[in-house]
Amino acid sequence: MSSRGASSGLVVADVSFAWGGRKALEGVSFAAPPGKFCALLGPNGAGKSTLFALLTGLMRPASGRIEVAGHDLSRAPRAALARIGAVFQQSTLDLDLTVHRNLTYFAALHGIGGREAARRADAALDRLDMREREGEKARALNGGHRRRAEIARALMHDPAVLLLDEPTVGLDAAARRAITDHVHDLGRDAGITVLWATHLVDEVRDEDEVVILHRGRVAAQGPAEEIAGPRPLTDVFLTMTGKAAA
Ligand SMILES: Nc1ncnc2c1ncn2[C@@H]1O[C@H](COP(=O)(O)OP(=O)(O)OP(=O)(O)O)[C@@H](O)[C@H]1O
Repeated sequence: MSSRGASSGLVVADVSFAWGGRKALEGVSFAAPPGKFCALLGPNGAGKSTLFALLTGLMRPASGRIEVAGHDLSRAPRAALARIGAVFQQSTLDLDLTVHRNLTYFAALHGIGGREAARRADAALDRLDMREREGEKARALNGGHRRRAEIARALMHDPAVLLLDEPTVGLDAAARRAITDHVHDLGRDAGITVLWATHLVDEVRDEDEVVILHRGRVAAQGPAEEIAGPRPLTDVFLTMTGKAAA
């Protein structure tokens, strides 16, 4: 993984940001090519959510550059944001609408309507193995299925980059595994770049790219198996982030 030269996927180059006077990100650089699952690993307060706020255009970096599918986020925000799908920590499904309607409503906000929206909803729900629940109200779904519906919704406008901020928080082990597997498949089968923020190291596979964020800086980046070396990735992560058991 290089921080230069990727003309598509996601590029974050020397990005810094402060909340008030307090630095939250300092010189963060990494790149994730198309189809790659990139795990953004960091303990609480590392800066993961701050980075997501910058990537989704909610805030602007104080310095540095963000590129989405070749579009510079500050110079061409509409083009860049049109290629981003995001799943935030807090669910934003409309609980009184059916799963299918949640998806087609979102599509309408992107100017996609009618049969095309229905076709995309069917395809997205198939991808997440959620088609049989399309007629249920979101309120009736369990936590894992709500998350899957949100991920399906985030695919409606055909994003090049999918951002997920701790998407398995609060889910049981089976639901966590199902969602982690589904999103890994999305990268591999659909060529989508995935940025998956977590502090749960067991969600990372050997072949994934990893960016370890600690106190707003990149502590390590590269293929998971290279970062881990002969040790379990958890040990390396805890050592780097100062949380190793005594
Ligand atoms: N809205 C905000 N206003 C002020 N400071 C903030 C705000 N959001 C985050 N911070 C600060 O920025 C730093 C990074 O926090 P951030 O929430 O980005 O980390 P995180 O890795 O997402 O942690 P968590 O896993 O707890 O969500 C912390 O010092 C935090 O207190």
